[in-house]
Amino acid sequence: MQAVTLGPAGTYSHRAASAVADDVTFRESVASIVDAVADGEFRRGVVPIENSIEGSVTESLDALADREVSVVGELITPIRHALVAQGESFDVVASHSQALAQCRGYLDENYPDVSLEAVASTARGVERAREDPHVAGIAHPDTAGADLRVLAEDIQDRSSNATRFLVVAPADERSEAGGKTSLVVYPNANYPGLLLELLEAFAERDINLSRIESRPSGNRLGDYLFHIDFEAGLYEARAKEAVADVEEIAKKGWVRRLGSYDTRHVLY
Ligand SMILES: O=C(O)C(=O)C[C@]1(C(=O)O)C=C[C@@H](O)C=C1
Repeated sequence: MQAVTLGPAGTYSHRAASAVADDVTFRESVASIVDAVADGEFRRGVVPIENSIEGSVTESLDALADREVSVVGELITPIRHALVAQGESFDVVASHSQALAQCRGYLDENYPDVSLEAVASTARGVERAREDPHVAGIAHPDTAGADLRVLAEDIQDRSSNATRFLVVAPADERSEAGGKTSLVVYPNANYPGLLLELLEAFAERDINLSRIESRPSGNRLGDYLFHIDFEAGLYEARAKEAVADVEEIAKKGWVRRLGSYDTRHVLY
């Protein structure tokens, strides 16, 4: 199976994607990965969605709301960052904004004077370090190869650092089978108790919500859409009923069923 994910080679996304595909191709933004799947170029895409320290990857949430795709799997991987550079002296640390944020405490304490440069991915930051002796990267230690030094390992601010990735597929592969389901809900309405009604659709049926996240709709200030993940499959009657209630609440807007799927924990 072929999959597209965030590149260049060596990103955490690449490592996660290798668990579902033997042939991995790269793009430089998560929006372009979702686009490539929605446009039929690839049948699988792997995008980071949430990190245990830094929270949402909002670009991925927005891409899932914008394009017609399905979610067919979830991958959870531990993230253990290393600082890599040509030598011990550098003035810039380049990495993905999520990785820089996950190591904020370490950098403040050990390198208070360096400037931080957000680049498209951790592997892109390592490429910057390879090209320029004044630049260090933050990435998986294996990205250092023979020509860069690993100056420090496990520099993330919490040892339990983990990122959740979604496996994206064309809309026609949407499945009702799985222990978890993701929806995007745009109520296109704003009244007291709207959010409570949405939550009750699940609570009344004893369905556990694993996540609810609001994102601006982009239509007007204070107008939101909601990313909802819950612990039941769409094949279950209680899930079908809950989604029917949500569709009724959002009848002025829309509900996108991304599908049901299972979780896989990937170590590397
Ligand atoms: O830059 C990478 O290596 C990625 O795969 C992206 C990403 C992210 O967007 O969260 C993935 C896992 C880590 O949390 C850091 C960066």
